[in-house]
Amino acid sequence: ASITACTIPSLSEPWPHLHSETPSDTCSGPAEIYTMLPTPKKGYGLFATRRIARGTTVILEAPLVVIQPPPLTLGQGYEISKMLDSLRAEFAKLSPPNQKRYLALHAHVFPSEEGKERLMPILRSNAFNTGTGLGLFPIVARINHSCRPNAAYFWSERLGRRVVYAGRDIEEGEEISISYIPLLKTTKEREQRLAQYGFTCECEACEASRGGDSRSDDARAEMQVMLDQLESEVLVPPGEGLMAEKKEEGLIKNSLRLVDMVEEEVLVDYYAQVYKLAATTHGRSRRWEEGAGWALRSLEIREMADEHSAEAMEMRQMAPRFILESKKYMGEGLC
Ligand SMILES: C[S@@+](CC[C@H](N)C(=O)[O-])C[C@H]1O[C@@H](n2cnc3c(N)ncnc32)[C@H](O)[C@@H]1O
Repeated sequence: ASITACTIPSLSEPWPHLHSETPSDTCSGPAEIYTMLPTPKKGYGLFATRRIARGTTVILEAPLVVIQPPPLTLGQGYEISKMLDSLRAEFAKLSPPNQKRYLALHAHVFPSEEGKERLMPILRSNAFNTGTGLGLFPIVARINHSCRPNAAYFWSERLGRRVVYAGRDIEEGEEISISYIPLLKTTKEREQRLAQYGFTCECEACEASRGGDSRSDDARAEMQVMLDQLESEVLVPPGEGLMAEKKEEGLIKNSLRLVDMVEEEVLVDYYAQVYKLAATTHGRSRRWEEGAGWALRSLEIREMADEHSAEAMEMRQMAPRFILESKKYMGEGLC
């Protein structure tokens, strides 16, 4: 059945977070490209009401609440009591309808928190970073997790908004998913990270691994090693001579392999980063044209998130610089 186009209803109306209950006001808003629907196992989720092409901005949302976490205590994380004080203060500043919106969100409650105030469990279950702070975005908060998500997100400091965009084409009726955690981890490691949200992911990557197929896990572990290595190697200026040239060839080969692996796993969150690495490794070997191609691919992704972001600007400078170099280089060859 096709999905009725509707928006998340007037968000001043809190939706009960009862997984079996359908919100009363499901389709009162203007036509939107997503709608919120109950799912059998994940609570509510957002679903595409029409085909969403790769690169489309799905949500652009300002935070309802932002708190600045206290400094991290090494090995202990944040001091919760300090966060709770600032959270209470920010919550008190909200209008009553916005307080209702906050309280209507899902909370994964730890046993020690049963029957207690829900402010912190709600924040912990739904917050995303906002540069230096932690923010609660009531619409983005309805997107469920997948270890192979179809959407990616980005905090735009310039816009003061979280941007969710389609990392690949999303079909009508398909659930929109993002990742809550770093994805270059094995299923076991991801399970540990997701435990704080109180669920076990059943996406196809997790299920394949639980079924004994270790290809995705092996690839993700390898990608993390390659990514770390490449990121540190490109910080060192290239050397001179045959040995150095060979080393640079190795970097190019590895960056291209990393691109292939990331694309094969469809890890949309990593595309811009690995395309930039491929641009950088080619640039180091003066393979300007190919480098410019990779820079443009990275730019395309960065522009999906925010065309004016620092990351987009960086690629917008790198691509023409490489093209200019390639022209100079060709000119030199002709003389
Ligand atoms: C940020 S909320 C997402 C929206 C939420 N489903 C709701 O109804 O509001 C995070 C919570 O959604 C549920 N969730 C998210 N992704 C899930 C998944 N892949 N499988 C099962 N539950 C999931 C978990 O209860 C988690 O604590």
